[in-house]
Amino acid sequence: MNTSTKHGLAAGDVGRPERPDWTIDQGWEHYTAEDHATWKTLFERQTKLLPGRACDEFVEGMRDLPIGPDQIPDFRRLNEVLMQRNGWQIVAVPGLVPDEVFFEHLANRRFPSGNFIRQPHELDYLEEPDVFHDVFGHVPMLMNPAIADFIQAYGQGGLRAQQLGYLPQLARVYWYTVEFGLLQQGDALRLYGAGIASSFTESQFCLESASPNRIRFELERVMRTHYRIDDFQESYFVIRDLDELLEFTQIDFEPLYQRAAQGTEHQPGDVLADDRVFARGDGSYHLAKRIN
Ligand SMILES: C[C@H](O)[C@H](O)[C@H]1CNc2nc(N)[nH]c(=O)c2N1
Ligand SMILES: N[C@@H](Cc1ccccc1)C(=O)O
Ligand SMILES: [Fe+2]
Repeated sequence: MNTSTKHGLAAGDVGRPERPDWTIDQGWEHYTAEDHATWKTLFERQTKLLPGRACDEFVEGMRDLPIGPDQIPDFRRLNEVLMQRNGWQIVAVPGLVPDEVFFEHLANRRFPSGNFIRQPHELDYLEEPDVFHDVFGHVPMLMNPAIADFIQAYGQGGLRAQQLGYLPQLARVYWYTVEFGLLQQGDALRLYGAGIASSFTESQFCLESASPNRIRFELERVMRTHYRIDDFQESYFVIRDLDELLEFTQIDFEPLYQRAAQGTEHQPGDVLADDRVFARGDGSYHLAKRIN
C-alpha cells in the first residue's frame, strides 16, 4: 500500500477506511525530501514567531518532544514520550474523520493526526488539518495535564452532545479553546489554540492586530457564537489559565446547551453589552469594564 498518498487509501479502496476507526499507518518512510523540506520551512518560520506569543506551556511541551526542523516527526517516537507523560498517543488518519470517530478517539486519549503534509503552494491555507497543524499545533499542548484531560472530556462530551442534539454548541467550545484560544499570562495575552499556533499569519494577527475582539471567555456566550472557517477569527475568547478548562469538565453542559440553543445566536464579530473585552495599552492588555 502506498501510504504517502494524501488520503492513505489503497487503490480500489477509495472512500472506505481500512479500519473502522479510520486509522492508517503514518507511513513515515514514504515522506519525500520535498515533504520534509516543507516541514522545515513551516517549522522554522513558526518557531521564530512563538516566543512571547505562545503560552509557556506550549513552549515547554515543544521542548520535551522529539520535534525539530529537519524531519516530519515520526509518531512512534512522539508516542514514546507522550504515552509516558500522560497516557496520550497520536494515531494517523487520512484527513477529517466523522465526528463520532473523532470523539471516540479523544475519549480514549488518542489524538487523530493527518499524516499528509501540505503542498509548497499552500503553506498558509489548507482545508483539512495536515501533519504540521496537528503535530506542531496540538501535540505540545497535549503534554500539558490540563489540556490532556480537557480534550479527553471533550471526546466524552461530544458523544453526549450528539445524542442530545447540541453538537454545534459543543463544537464552538472546542473551536474557541483548543483551536483558537488565548489565555492571560501576567499582563499579557498569549495564544494556546492549535489553529493559531500553527499559522504564520494568524499567530501575529490574533495578538497584535487592533481589529479582532478579545473577549473574556464565558461558556454560554461561546456556545451561542458562530465561527469563521475561511478567514481570521473576528473574535478570540480569553481564559484565565489552562486550569479554567478543567473547571468546564466538571460542569453539566446540558442546561447551558438548552439555553444557548433557545437564545439569540451571535455572529463572529459581535460584541455584546455584557462582554468583558481586553484592551491594549503600553504593550500589556487590561480588561476594560465595558466598551459599549
Ligand atoms: C465537531 C468536531 O470537533 C469536529 O468537526 C471534528 C470532526 N473530525 C475531525 N477529524 C480530524 N481528523 N480532525 C479534527 O479536528 C476533526 N474535527
Ligand atoms: N462537561 C461537559 C463535557 C465537556 C467537557 C470538556 C469540554 C467540553 C465538554 C458535559 O457535560 O457534557
Ligand atoms: Fe486542530
